[in-house]
Amino acid sequence: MKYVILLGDGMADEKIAELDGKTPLQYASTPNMDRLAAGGETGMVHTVPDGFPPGSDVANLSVMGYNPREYYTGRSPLEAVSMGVELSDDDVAFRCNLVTLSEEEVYENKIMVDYSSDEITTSESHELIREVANRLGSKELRFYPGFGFRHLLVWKTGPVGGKLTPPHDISGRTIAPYLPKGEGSDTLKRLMKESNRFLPEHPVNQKRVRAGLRPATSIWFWGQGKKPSIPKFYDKYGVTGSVISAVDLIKGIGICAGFDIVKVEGVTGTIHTNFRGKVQAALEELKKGKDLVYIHVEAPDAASHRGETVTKVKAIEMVDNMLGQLLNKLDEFGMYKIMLLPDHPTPLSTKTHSNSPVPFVIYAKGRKNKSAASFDEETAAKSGLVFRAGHELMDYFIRS
Ligand SMILES: O=C(O)[C@@H](CO)OP(=O)(O)O
Repeated sequence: MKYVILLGDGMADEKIAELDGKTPLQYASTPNMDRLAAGGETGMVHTVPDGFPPGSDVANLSVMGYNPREYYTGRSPLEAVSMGVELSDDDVAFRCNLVTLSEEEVYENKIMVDYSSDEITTSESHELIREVANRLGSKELRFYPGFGFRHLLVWKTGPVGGKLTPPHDISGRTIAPYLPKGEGSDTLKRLMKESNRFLPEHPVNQKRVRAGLRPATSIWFWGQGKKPSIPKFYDKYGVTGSVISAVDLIKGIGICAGFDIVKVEGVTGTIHTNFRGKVQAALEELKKGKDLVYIHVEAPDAASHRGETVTKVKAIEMVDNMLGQLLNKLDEFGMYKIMLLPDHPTPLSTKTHSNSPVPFVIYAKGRKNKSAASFDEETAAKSGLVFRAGHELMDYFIRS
């Protein structure tokens, strides 16, 4: 038996007037998703337990079959695993975004213009993080370059308890109420403010401005936590697997779970990613003998955070196209099951995640199911099948 999970990050949404009162999933042309629903089983899954932040970290842990209540220690330490940064027991990892802030004199009065610095490229951001590390780093505070706008600070004996805010939650807002609070906040604020003194002048940023792109004018910390430890997926399910994703978070969860991580050229975490390359890599992994592939696509979420409705619809259609390519080839492997779902909703109306349940569809070759006419939030909710503990969906997918 082969297992395929195709996850469109942030794909679920709400009905919006701009799309004739439909959700992006309902509005987009998704013949392959609908074909899957017609032959498969749809339902709803709560991927974010009560009291947890509705992040991709929590939600993807659930989808992979791990209860966040037992295994969640924060987002950044999972990314550190993927980046190859070994954390010791007293290290605390912080996500360090490169963000664009507005130009007001006083730091606190600035606005969060763009949590991604206009989707800054990895090569540009590495130069900037090197500069940050040279000027602000120390033996206790180590900076590591990551992917795109996503980087890492490791603070020796740092605090885990501070209140930090994801920058994609505050697009267009004045930053003052969202600056670090509580444990360690003085140090974190000092680093953020100091970065804003030299980053805007950096040649990389000046070049971006000349090209009409937003500069990365400050660092921004959030997502802190300590070294994670989760049981191996194989020990739970007796299934080997590979993860295909652009982002370190998903790759980090995969590594912790004992999956292989497949590098695909040209993946960006945006609508410009190499969708076809991801499908080809997944099929290769199955051919090489892997039982399961977990394909994560960031593009719908990125479009939602940017409030770009047309791009979100296009991203969903690209996921549908990936699904079509997979379905055309999977018969070659004999028996298979495929599950399609988002990790969490990222409504365009708020430009950030919500903790509402998400629709899923499971198609098992050769199995007859009560079929649904389409794959979307409304139709899946009507099916009556609901997983309240999100991590139990994986048990159902593998074992039923
Ligand atoms: O990596 C991140 O910073 C965020 C936003 O892009 O990702 P996600 O919304 O998937 O948590």
